[in-house]
Amino acid sequence: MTFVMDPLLYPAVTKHGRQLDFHAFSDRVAPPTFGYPPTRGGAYPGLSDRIHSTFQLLQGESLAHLSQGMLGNLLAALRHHFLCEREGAEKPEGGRACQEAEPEWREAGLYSLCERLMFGASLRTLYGTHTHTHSPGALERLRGKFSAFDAWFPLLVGGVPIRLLGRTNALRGELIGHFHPRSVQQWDDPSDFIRARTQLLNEYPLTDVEKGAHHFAILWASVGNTIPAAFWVVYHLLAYPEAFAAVKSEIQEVLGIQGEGLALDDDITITNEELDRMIYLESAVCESLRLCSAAMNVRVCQEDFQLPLNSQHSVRLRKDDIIVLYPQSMHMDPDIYPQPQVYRFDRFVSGDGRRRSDFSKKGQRLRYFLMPFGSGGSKCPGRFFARAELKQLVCVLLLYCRLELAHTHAHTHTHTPPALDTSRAGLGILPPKGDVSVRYTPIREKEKKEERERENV
Ligand code: HEM
Repeated sequence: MTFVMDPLLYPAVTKHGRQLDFHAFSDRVAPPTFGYPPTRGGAYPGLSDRIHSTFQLLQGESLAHLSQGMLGNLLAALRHHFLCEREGAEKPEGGRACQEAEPEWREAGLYSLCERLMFGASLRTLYGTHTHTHSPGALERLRGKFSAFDAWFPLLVGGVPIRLLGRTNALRGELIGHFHPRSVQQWDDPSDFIRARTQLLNEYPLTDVEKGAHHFAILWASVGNTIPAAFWVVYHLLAYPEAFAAVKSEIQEVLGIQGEGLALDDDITITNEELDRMIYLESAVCESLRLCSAAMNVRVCQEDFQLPLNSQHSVRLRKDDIIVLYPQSMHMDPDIYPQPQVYRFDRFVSGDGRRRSDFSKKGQRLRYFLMPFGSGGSKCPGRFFARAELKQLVCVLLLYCRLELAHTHAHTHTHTPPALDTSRAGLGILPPKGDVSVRYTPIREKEKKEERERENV
């Protein structure tokens, strides 16, 4: 493997997507990881390209529909969490109305809160709803299996045979089973993206298990990175009060919301245009992604050729050479980002209050300066949706909840950040090594309760 370390040379690699191919690599790694046959080669003519063309349905016009669904599902998940779920209490299944529990301050791990909200909301938004298979209890069990599988993911991607990884094979089988075509066809209102993929898979001689495995791979792609990213975005806002205040006031200003926030039964709409106008929120998301992303961009050389690096230099590559970009080293480069270890929520805002994109190295402006979503041919097709989801989660949490870190240092009100779990380096967003406790309560319900208490005195 050859790592290209100078970010000024990244464009030379991404420009040569034909010779330096990403899918030659991903088609070697993804199929044994998720359990479907390789999509390239003679067995399934055109499948790989046609899968690629479905990625358009995560962008453009389809994105507005996806985002609208995601916001509704996030809000539903938050309401359900406050009104129906108590630690240790029995979770009601779909179809039965849940008992309204008196909202109160709760303490929980921020990672598990983000996971709970994002997993269910993403699954429902992409795949649709079903009273039985997507009931809260069923989702909870699915989420448990997903995180158990995900814990083994680095070894699986690293090529360790699945039969050597304990219960992973059985877990994967159960997860794939959730997406059996018989189940999938019962789900209401799936996204255009999943509908198109289902139709496409039906055109090829794949077994039901293989079709389920393709769907399961998309579930992993859609939440495997988004959940840890959500944790870091929210964690940083809570750990830096100045960032929290600036982002919250921007959200309220753009959405025209007065006072401390909204009541749980208030509805809300947030368009993608409104999210785009939240420059400080965008910057805070970028800054968290800068600090926690560690994806490798891998390319396999398809033929012997001379790769031009700049006007003076080129390098000779051989067929099957592997070239890697590792943007984390760029994200942590002090020449590009002064004091790179420090979280600065407004790093990506320019002096005149617009998005900042003029980052340089050695005095030369960089074409690529932030690459959590990959590059060129391997750029994440879900990146617009992912950014929208992260911003929506922040909007929902900040507008509907009072939320604070549970254990801050008494005198300084500061918090020691959790370490990054580097066992996943190279694979995407690094989760924290341990969870962080937060306290939270609905904003308006609490006010009402306080009002009642005052009236009773
Ligand atoms: C913060 C969240 C996310 C991050 C950081 C992220 C990052 C990435 C990266 C780095 C890749 C390239 C993988 C590689 O080079 O090996 C990728 C691929 C992919 N992502 Fe994402 N992603 C995120 C969210 C999503 C979401 C929400 C979806 C879909 C709903 C999605 C769908 C995909 C798909 C389908 C691919 C494979 C593309 C291909 O085969 O060409 N991602 N993602």
